[in-house]
This record gives sequence, C-alpha cells and structure tokens, in this order.
Amino acid sequence: MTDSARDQVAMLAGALPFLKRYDDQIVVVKYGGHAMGEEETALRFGRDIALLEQVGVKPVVVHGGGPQINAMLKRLGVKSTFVQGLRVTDAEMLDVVEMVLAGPVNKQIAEAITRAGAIAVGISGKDGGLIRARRLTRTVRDPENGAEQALDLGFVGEPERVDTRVLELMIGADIVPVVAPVGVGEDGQTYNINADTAAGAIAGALKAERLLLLTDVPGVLGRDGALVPEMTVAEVRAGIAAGWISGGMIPKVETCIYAIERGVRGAVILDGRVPHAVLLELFTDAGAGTLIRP
Ligand SMILES: Nc1ncnc2c1ncn2[C@@H]1O[C@H](COP(=O)(O)OP(=O)(O)O)[C@@H](O)[C@H]1O
Ligand SMILES: CC(=O)N[C@@H](CCC(=O)OP(=O)(O)O)C(=O)O
Repeated sequence: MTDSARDQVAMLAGALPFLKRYDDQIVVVKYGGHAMGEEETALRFGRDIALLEQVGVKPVVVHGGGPQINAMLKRLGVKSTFVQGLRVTDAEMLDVVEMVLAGPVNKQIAEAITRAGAIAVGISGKDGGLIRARRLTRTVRDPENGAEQALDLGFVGEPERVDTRVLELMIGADIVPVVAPVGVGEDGQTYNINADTAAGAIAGALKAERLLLLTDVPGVLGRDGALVPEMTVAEVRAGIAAGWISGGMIPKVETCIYAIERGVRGAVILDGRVPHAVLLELFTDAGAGTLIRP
C-alpha cells in the first residue's frame, strides 16, 4: 500500500466519530457572495455540499450575492447605499435584487451541487411560503441631541415566520434545498432580506445542529487582526459596542446569537475561500473560523 493510500484511510477513520455525530443532522450553510469568488471556488463548494449529503448529513444552503447584485447595478448605472450593513432597497432596486439572487446566483449554486452528484433544487424564500417577512425598522441615535430617528431602508425585510414544510419535504426526499434570501409579506410585497439573517431564521426554525456562515475573512478578527476562535454571546455584544466588530460582520454575529437562542447547537463564521472549509469545520477536531457559543 502506498503512503498516500494509508493517509487517505487514516483520514477516513479519523472522520468516523464526526460522521456519526452529524448523521441525519441538519446543517445550514450560508454561502456569502464574497465567498463565491472564482468559478473553481463555487465548484469546490458544490462538491463539498454533495459529499455532506452522500455521507448522511442533511445540508440546507442559504446564499447571498451582495457583490453579484452590485455588479448588475453597476451595469445598469444604478447607485446603491448601505446602512448598518443593509442595502437600502427601493422598488427599482428590489427588482434587480430578486432577479440576481433568485436567478443566476441561485441556479449556479444548485447546478454546482447537482453536478457533483447530489440533487439540489433552488428556491427563493417566496416559494412554498418559506419566509414570511415584514418591513424591517431600524433606528439611529442623533449624536447631537440623543434623539432616536427612524431609518427608511425601503423594501428591506426581516423574517416574521419560517414555514419549514417545503424544506422538510425536500430534505425527506434527499434533495438539497438552495435558498435565495427573498421573502414575502402578508400582502404579497416582496422583501430583500440580508442572507445571514435569512440563514439564521431558517436554521432556528429547523433546529439545525449547526449553522455555518461562509464569508471572505477567516472569522471574527480581534483588534490585533488575529482570528478569535471562540466567543461567547456577551463578548460579541461587547465587540459591537466597542466598534471592532462592524459593517457586514454585525449581521453575521447577530445571526449566530439569534440561532443559538433558538436551539441551534453551534454557529460558526468561517472563510469560504479556504478549500474544503465546510468539511474541515465539521469533520476535524481543528475546526475553522469563529465558534459563537451561549
Ligand atoms: N471584527 C471583524 N472581523 C472580521 N471582519 C470584520 C470585522 N468587522 C468588520 N468586518 C468586515 O465584515 C466583512 C464580512 O461581511 P460581508 O462583506 O457582508 O461578507 P459576506 O458577503 O460574506 O456576507 C469583512 O470582509 C470585514 O470587512
Ligand atoms: C438587505 C440586504 O442587504 N440584502 C442583501 C442580500 C444579499 C446578501 O446578503 O448577500 P451577501 O451575503 O453576499 O452579503 C443585499 O441586497 O445585498
């Protein structure tokens, strides 16, 4: 037997306890727009998800696509602004957001997983009544007089209720759901939902074993720029207040807290550009990224 064959067998044997732990368990993976990068990265992601499905894990993919929306807006000559990491979304913008997220981005991911040997089907949060949303309200404090001021983010939504039936039907039939973060209000209004928030709501509703948020940084970075391997909810809150957790990282850590409070057993922020990031996190002791715990 060659050394490389021996290594392969040793690796498989080492993964056995982890394979047992995650057998039949739901793992929600949020695939961020920044982690999609090159085509090879997306294909590799597809292979990892297909592998999870083949070893008995039940993966559910929720994806973003912020950079892909930006690219389309640039082609259309439309400017976009972000407040607290959220895209201010007027009616025209909403059309583009839905077109990009529920269109090419959703289909490319489902195709990459399917090409790797699993059956993945792309849906949006509007399909099967999956994500019932309401308009998100946010306030800012006026630094001059301390008064609270309401922010108008347009058609940005937050999940109000997640109806998991369509996901359960898919999971039960060994189909990997790939979800675009778009929701619908009671009155039929479409809402743009931050993909981290959508993933957290879905993970919470499914009581997933793990929520993995894949991005383009190694995890939560401390003031010194070094990776923080583990954080408690209280430490996260202190980091936001002190300002070293900011921008797009805020919805991520908030999502982790939300999911944990709803019974998800662990939430991890990790670098989706690292080859096999998902497998490293689930099937090795070393793990990857930042684990947020209660
Ligand atoms: N403490 C921190 N650690 C890591 N990243 C941070 C931190 N504070 C702010 N960020 C920013 O958050 C970004 C990740 O959020 P975002 O760009 O929205 O990712 P995605 O598209 O994957 O959702 C990082 O690229 C970084 O610029
Ligand atoms: C309200 C809001 O900001 N929605 C996001 C939805 C996509 C997303 O979250 O994509 P990433 O995960 O790649 O950042 C947006 O319009 O960009």
